[in-house]
Amino acid sequence: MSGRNIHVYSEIGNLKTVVLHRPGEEIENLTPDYLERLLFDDIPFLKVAREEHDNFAKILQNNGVEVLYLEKLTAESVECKEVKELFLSEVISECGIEKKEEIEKIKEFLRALPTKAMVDKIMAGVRKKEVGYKEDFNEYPFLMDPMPNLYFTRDPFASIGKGITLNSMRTRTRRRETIFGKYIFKYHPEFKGSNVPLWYDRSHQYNIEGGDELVLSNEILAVGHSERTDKEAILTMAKNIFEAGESFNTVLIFDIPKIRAFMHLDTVFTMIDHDKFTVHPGIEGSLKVTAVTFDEKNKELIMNEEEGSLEKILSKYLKKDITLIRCGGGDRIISGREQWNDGSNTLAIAPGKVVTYERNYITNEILDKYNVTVLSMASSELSRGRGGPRCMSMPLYREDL
Ligand SMILES: NC(=O)NCCC[C@H](N)C(=O)O
Repeated sequence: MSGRNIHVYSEIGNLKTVVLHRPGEEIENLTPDYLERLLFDDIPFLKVAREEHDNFAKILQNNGVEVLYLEKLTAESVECKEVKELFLSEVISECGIEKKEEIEKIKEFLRALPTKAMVDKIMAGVRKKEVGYKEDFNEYPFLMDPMPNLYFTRDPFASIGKGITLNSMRTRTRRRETIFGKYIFKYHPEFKGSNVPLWYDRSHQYNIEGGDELVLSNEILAVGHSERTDKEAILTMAKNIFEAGESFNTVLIFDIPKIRAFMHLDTVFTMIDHDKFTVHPGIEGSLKVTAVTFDEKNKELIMNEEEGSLEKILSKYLKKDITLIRCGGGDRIISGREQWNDGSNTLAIAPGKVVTYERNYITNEILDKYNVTVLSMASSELSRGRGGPRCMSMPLYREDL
């Protein structure tokens, strides 16, 4: 097992390797009192969510994609005793436990578990009663909060070119998720020798999340300035990528409405073929796009506000005619409903071949009419977390176009 490289120079090139997280016990630790803070709208039925997720993995595998699991990669990364101690200290210190006695208790409890079970437990959350404290019904029950958003592997780290952004998440509830990525790329036997460059680090002040990061071609990136991603973070990331001499020469900043329904750019805009994109009509009217390029000589970023329609801007940068396919056909009710259930959040596994949620049947029929191959999956439970097939997958390797 040695030397895995990251290689992502498009959104649509044949997908070869992807990271998923199979929903775990963290989902069973959701209750109505904490839904909003934990960024869920309802409580998925874990058994069915897992069946849906296993079916997602099967669709990918049947189409030649190697599926790696975040939980397994993490366990393999922290197997050695010293790394495990570092990892434990970091996840515990970031979950807000202050009392020394509680820190020791939880550490002891986690340390006693086999490594994979320890990782699963950290993801699921630790109740006070599990480490020997009495739990009062009216008191907050967790010493370590569950991380129910982990099955959206797209967000905590994201591949761009040969590197990743290890993200600084907007919400406290998602911040610890990025520790898994940190340990995988630093210590996993298959990655540690590859010196994967970090275009952004989790410790940085400004926020950025993977759902906002799109690789439109080996020259053009699109990044959402959204509810979750700051402009300052995009500029830092852009500078790091340009300075590293990657093939990318332009970052298009999409300024989208800062609302929960459109939390990341990929909830309203995804690429499905060389010349086709899905878009939610709700962003088109107010969309502002700024192109960021790099002045090599002065080592400075240059910013230019783009004018004209989204089709025109994309055509200019991708050097071809572009077709935008409106989620729900642009009908106010249908687009609103299907976007909420991630109708615009397609995962391309090859040019013109996408995985989508079956429930967004109007958008799926429209995609079909545009000759897009649609592999649809059941999603009654998974969709309750407000993310679709793109959100649930983190590509590590795509073939070049
Ligand atoms: N890329 C994405 O849009 N990811 C979906 C994340 C959903 C999750 N409940 C969140 O609010 O962060």
